[in-house]
Amino acid sequence: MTDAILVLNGGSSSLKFAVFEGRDQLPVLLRGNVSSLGQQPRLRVEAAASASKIDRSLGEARIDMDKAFAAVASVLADNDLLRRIDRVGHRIVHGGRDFTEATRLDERTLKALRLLEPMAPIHQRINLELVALATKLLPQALQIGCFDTAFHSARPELAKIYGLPRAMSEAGIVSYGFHGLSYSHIAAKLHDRYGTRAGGRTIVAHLGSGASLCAMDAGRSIATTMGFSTLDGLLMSTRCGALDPGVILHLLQERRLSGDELVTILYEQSGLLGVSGISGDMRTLIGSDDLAAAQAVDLFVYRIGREIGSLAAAMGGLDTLVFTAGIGENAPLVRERISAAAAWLGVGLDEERNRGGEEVVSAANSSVDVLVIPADEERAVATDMFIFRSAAPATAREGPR
Ligand SMILES: Nc1ncnc2c1ncn2[C@@H]1O[C@H](COP(=O)(O)OP(=O)(O)O)[C@@H](O)[C@H]1O
Ligand SMILES: CC(=O)OP(=O)(O)O
Ligand SMILES: [Mg+2]
Repeated sequence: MTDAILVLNGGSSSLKFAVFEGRDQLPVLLRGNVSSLGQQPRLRVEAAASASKIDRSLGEARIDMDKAFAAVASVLADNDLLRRIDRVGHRIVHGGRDFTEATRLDERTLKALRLLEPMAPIHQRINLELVALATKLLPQALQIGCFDTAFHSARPELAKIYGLPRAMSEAGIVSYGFHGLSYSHIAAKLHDRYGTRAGGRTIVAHLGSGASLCAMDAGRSIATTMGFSTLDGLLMSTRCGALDPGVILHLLQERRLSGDELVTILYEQSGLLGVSGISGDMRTLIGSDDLAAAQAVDLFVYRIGREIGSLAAAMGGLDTLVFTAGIGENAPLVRERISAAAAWLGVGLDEERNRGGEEVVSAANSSVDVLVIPADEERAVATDMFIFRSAAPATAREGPR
């Protein structure tokens, strides 16, 4: 019987995976992740068809994506799922201008997607490597890509273009936005809860290793903090977030840094890690009494507070605030501090609910509903995969020059 869908979600610090039974409600057969790839990686299986859950260390040293994938492959084999899988869905971080819906991954599509690697250097190559690994493991299965950028593709033009010469916008140097699969899952959940209003004027805070905010009106993206690349907007685990472009000019012209050195600094050595000098992991920083660790957390919260103001302005107000992803779901202290920064917009948190793991964490007198909804990019991929383009779009263009 081939009736199962495997979804692979390679992030900047993890490989998440899920197997769904390929029918109506997409019941989960198995779900898990390999986390903290950069240090002390762990394999976890949360819900398995076989009885046993897994939570074990994969050693002390960093591992690459092929090792993480091998761990996933053995979990699939142990649960006798390899023969059942007939489709593999991939979260692909960058779809550029042309990949705005789920698309079958073949040689031509993969070639077009490879050209986008420079705009998502710590994701796209890994996402495409996972396509190759999955094709080798499951040669009988269709490989389908779903794109983080797609959810934002219908944003108003003004939310996309930069104040650069027009020819550059026309060449594709525009804001794309990311974490769209996470946002589309949240939009579906808000639709279940509120109907077509979907929470009205909503800000979703996807706070994981990569972090961004999305302003959604009735479930549609209208603005987001990430832009052309996955660097823009919020402070992240190891990425700098919004930066005066003059700083880049200075580093290039005065310090004579190369392009590769800049990539390493901006994507891998900045953010919480760079500011604290200790770690990019929010858990470690919250548990530390070091002043630089405290300042990194302060800057993370401060930046989010400012961006919430900006996105609320873009919508003319705020009805709903949603927290999701690793930090958003698991760090009540961070939710508390961000909510305090947004108190002027009518956000009021119920401390007990916030600490108690509830879905609704706003106080009874809060004029903004505050929710915590677990991220499920895997389900968004599985849902998107049912209608897919069978080949690369005819218009598939090179990445921006
Ligand atoms: N209990 C916790 N408290 C604070 N932060 C946490 C907690 N659990 C996880 N995190 C944060 O979540 C991050 C991972 O989030 P996740 O959404 O899984 O990221 P990614 O998809 O980019 O790998 C970790 O880097 C860690 O900082
Ligand atoms: C786009 C992005 O930053 O993804 P992640 O948070 O999974 O690293
Ligand atoms: Mg992620």
